[in-house]
Amino acid sequence: MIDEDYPLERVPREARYSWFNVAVQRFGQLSDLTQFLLGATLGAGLSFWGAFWAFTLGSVILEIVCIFVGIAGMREGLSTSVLARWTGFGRYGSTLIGVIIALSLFGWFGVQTAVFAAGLHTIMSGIPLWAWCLITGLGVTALVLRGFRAMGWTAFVTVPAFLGLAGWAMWVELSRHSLGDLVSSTPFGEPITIATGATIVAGSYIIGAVTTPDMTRFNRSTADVVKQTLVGISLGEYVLGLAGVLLAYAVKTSDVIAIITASSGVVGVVILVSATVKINNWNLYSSALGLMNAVESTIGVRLNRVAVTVGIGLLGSVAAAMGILDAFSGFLFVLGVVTPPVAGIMVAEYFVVKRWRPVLDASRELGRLPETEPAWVPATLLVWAAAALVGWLSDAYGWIGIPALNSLILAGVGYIVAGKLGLVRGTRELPVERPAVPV
Ligand SMILES: Nc1ccnc(=O)[nH]1
Repeated sequence: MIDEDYPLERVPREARYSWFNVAVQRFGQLSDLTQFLLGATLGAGLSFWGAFWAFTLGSVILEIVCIFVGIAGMREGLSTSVLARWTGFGRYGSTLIGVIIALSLFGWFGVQTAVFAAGLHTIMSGIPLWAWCLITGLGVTALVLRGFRAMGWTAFVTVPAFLGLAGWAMWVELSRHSLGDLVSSTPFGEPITIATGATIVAGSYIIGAVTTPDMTRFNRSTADVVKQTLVGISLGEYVLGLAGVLLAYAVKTSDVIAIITASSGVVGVVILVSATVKINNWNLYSSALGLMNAVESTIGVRLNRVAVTVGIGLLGSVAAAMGILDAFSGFLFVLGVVTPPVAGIMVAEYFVVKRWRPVLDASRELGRLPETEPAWVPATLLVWAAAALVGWLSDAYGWIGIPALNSLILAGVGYIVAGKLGLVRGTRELPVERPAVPV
């Protein structure tokens, strides 16, 4: 009933799944209520076609990241933070990545739990909000304990339920308006540029893109990763996002979640459950993988995935119940700035510089991890910091281009240049220790 799911080792070939299973889970991550909100935000600031181009640009950025990082994850069968050890970051760089992933997705888990609970509280107000937070948070936690297979089944049920019912709720609202009028609407809020819109689109899912290997380590081939990404992300961004734009024009407010969840009774409950569970399970799953790598890479203790999941799930549910997650949003912004360069560096190392590819290739043949790993890679940390700084400045000062993309490309190019100059070197090689018995 409980799958440990190879959190710190390679996923063997025989434990992998069809591309469609992964694609449905991927689409499930993108088809949630906050995606409508994203559409509404773009609708408030852009025309329909402006929003269309912002979604297109943002999706292209995300898909490129997901495909390249995802192929590395599929080939090596490793989660993002474990893979990072041999894709430019070394043991302790991967600790940082594990911590960043664990914290960001802990934050998202709490936020989604709060959205979930608030919706259910509106429909069934007899139970207090804090209690709904605990019920929904711990419910999702119980699912995540059971691992990838169970999450796949969940997506197969919740994705069609969500599309059908949320689609219907939307249709009811949109059919009161003429589609032509909606498409030719002007933005009703503060206007934004397409580049800003694309940044919002890419930024809102960049942590999902960087953690792609957590998911694609269960894919079987490069073609599967590509198909899964194109189908899952394109549908998720366009269908849900553009629907959110139209809805926002229809009601001239950004509060589109209220419209979808205004369906009361059983329909409202099914919409909420099906919207949230399939994304929030992944928030918790990847958060746990990140934390396990962070702990193992620093103190050599291999935690049990179930224990870590329960710990984070409980803490996140309590944080949601206490309503303290607003304090987290500034922090999530900082994490959003440091995340894109990670993708640039991983891709540059794995596909271009290839400093650690030989050890990955040799150990992959044996189905094991490499014997050694670099401790720190100073050049990577410098490139990472510089790229994150440029990303942050280009956002703050409205420099040319798309901030997330600027920092991603700069990190990739910077790493390649450092590699060509022979600067990509670990401080020392450490033996990879694998405590055999989970604690
Ligand atoms: N946009 C999001 C990224 C990651 N997790 C979420 O729940 N939502």
